[in-house]
Amino acid sequence: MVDAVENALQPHDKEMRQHPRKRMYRARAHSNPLNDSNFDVPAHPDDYDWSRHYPAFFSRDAPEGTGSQQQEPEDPSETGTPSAQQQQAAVRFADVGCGFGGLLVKLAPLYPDTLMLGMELRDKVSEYVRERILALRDQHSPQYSNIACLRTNAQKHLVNYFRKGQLTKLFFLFPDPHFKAGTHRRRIISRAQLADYAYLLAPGGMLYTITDVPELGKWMREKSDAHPLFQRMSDEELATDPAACLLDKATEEGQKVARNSGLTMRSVYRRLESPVSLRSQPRQ
Ligand SMILES: C[S@@+](CC[C@H](N)C(=O)[O-])C[C@H]1O[C@@H](n2cnc3c(N)ncnc32)[C@H](O)[C@@H]1O
Repeated sequence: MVDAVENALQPHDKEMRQHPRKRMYRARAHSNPLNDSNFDVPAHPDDYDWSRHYPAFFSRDAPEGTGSQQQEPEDPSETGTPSAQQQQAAVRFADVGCGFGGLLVKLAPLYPDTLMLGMELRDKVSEYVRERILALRDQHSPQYSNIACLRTNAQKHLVNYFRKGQLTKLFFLFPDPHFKAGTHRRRIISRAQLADYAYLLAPGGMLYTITDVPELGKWMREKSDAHPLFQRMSDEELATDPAACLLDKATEEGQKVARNSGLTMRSVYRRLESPVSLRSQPRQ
């Protein structure tokens, strides 16, 4: 009798979480990133509890290979610095405007020990991604424990979530084009935003952009080329970068463009150690 009950509780008999259906998560095509929506954001990155997004990475008895941390967490309020746990299990990749999460799902098995976060403005879409990830974790455990999705306005709140130099990859895949001149302020790549991205990326970190809108591609390249802390990478350099090779087809938007044989423009930048102008100046 006990055996029968125990058997009934075995994971193989547990009902698997099903993949969500997109049509159940219909969302408005666009949201205005400059709206004053009230997002509950941490005042400081160290105030945020990441364990609810990546439980496998923060649990002491998690299996090997999930990047779980074994150290006793320190209290940052006592030390004034991030704990060893926070340092090591920090998010390193951020996919800004992740849409339905295709990039995260492709990257997860390629970098199994790296925490990655999708940031999405639309509530239904971010809910879909969260359900998608939970279903993948259920069906392919312990894979996909390194990806998560957060609903937030990344244009306003990135610095609430990440510390200086914390990120090693920042993705902007098929961002909303905001065609009219009056709405260019809403574009996610701009001079002001690039200053934030340079702050959050570690030296040597990478910023990835791709679009099928020629005007936006030109705009993103102009703004990024002009930034003294970013250097555009050549196609030869990118040929060996697995993430760069995923940009055009990993996401739902990219697949749509590919189905329609649309052209894309990819621009990828390395975050430099020091600004270009300073590097070229002779030492005093
Ligand atoms: C055209 S879709 C591309 C989605 C995805 N990157 C892809 O390639 O399939 C742009 C996405 O960015 C999201 N987005 C726009 N502004 C945002 C912001 N400020 N913060 C977070 N997400 C944003 C939109 O809701 C939308 O899902």
